[in-house]
Amino acid sequence: MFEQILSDSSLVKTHGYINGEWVVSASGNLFDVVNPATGEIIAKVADLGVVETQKAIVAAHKAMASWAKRTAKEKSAVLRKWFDLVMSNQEDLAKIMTVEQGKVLAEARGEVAYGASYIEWFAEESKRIYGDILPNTTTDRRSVVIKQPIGVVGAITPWNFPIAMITRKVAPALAAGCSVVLKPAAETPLSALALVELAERAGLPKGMFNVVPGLDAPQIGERLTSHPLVKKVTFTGSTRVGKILMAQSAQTVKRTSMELGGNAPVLVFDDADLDKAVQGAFAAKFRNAGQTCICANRILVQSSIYDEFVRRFTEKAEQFVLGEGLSEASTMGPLITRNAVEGVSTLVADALDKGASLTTGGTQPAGEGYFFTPAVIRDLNQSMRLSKEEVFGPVAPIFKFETEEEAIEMANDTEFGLAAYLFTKDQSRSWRVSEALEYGMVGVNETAISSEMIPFGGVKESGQGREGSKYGLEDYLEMKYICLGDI
Ligand SMILES: NC(=O)C1=CN([C@@H]2O[C@H](COP(=O)(O)OP(=O)(O)OC[C@H]3O[C@@H](n4cnc5c(N)ncnc54)[C@H](OP(=O)(O)O)[C@@H]3O)[C@@H](O)[C@H]2O)C=CC1
Ligand SMILES: O=C(O)CCCC(=O)O
Repeated sequence: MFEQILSDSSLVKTHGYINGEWVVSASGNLFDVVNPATGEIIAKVADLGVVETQKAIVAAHKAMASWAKRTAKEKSAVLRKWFDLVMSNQEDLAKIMTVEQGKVLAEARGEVAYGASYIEWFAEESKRIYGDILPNTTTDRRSVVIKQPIGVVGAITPWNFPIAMITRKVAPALAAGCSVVLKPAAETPLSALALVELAERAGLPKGMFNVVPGLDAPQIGERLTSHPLVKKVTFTGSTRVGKILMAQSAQTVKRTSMELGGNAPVLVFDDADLDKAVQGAFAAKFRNAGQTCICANRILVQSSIYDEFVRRFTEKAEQFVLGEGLSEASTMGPLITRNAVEGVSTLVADALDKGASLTTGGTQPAGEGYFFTPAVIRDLNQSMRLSKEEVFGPVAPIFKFETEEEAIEMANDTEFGLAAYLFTKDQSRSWRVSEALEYGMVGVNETAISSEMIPFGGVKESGQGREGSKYGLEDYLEMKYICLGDI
């Protein structure tokens, strides 16, 4: 069993966690967690459902009252301790993540630190929840605004960042005073359960953070979105599911935060530093084997530098070493499922059928793991599915453009609007293009744009709300206006 590779095997939990207790499912059912690098079953986890979700919601609601009695400083200290524990268990958490998600260890270690940074940040921000005193229309009253926790939060998270997507929801929720019922992705429950184990060790009171692993996501989601005690639903995942959750949440007018699909363009102008542009586009494309919502999805390069850009990009892509993430030699792991590999292959085949050409990669190595060799595709056009759809895999489609106007039009020609990037040395162009791009986040000569200190989120069908930064707390707070009249 893989627990043997951990320093602390008690971090591997296979039960749900409700009201401070590790629980099995009422049905007794379990589901398999599979290592995508080998196809082996690494754990069997309790398959919780509606009954357990209901219990978790009630427990979460009850727990908020005792958390509310703690001072801001006390709450902050618990979060800080959780951060310290996550970091002191970084290596074990990274290994758990690698075996269930596939990303290489170096990336997994990076994600643990990145995920922990949200806990640290919101531990600090929890001491900075301010109200306001407003001017008045008459002299016999005072108008005061206070901020209160919105209530129980239902959180649903994806498999691509099994820790960071949880901490950037749960940490601000707890900092604001809210309790959480989390449904992690079925592919990656072990990271979520290890996180909650560490939260318990940090002294988080029972009921404040509940984890409901389960295969029946639609039923669990329906319960979270319809229950009157849940006041907010926060989700990261596909636009398709985000729309379902928003529609369901509308019935009880819940607040929602949605971090949905992306289709990030990288615009490379002929006045750019070419080395920097190749390096930046490359890093943005292949992070997490291309399974990131802000991954470069369409690389748009000005015609005069197109061939040279493709040449350099291809040369770099050929250097990847595919393999099991636990091996330090591997620089790219597998995709999450065999279906994901099929989906990516289909998109590549569609482009090749319509006249594009591969400069490298695009094959499925033999074996049990879900690997796909990093592919670079050139000479694409707008009729190909790669020009519209999110790839979510290691495929770099490189498009050609002639003018700035054309590049902006191509970049905005999508229903998505999460992240976009551009490379240019022209200062006025960098402003002009940044302002014209219909995206929630724009990186200029930089693609490593994420951190706990920035507002992460999108526009259009990429979602609503922002995670991280000083703005990230607001999503978990309600504003109350109190009019104090004369006694
Ligand atoms: N913005 C982002 O970060 C992400 C975007 N995506 C995009 O979505 C595509 C599909 O990925 P996938 O993992 O299937 O994403 P999904 O949106 O299907 O899954 C994300 C989370 O939602 C849950 N879920 C699925 N269906 C429902 C439902 N009806 N009600 C409530 N919860 C639900 C999943 O549970 P379960 O795992 O049990 O199915 C998982 O926890 C990717 O190829 C990519 O394009 C995917 C992941 C992250
Ligand atoms: O939603 C995702 O795909 C994860 C975002 C990664 C990041 O925070 O940079």
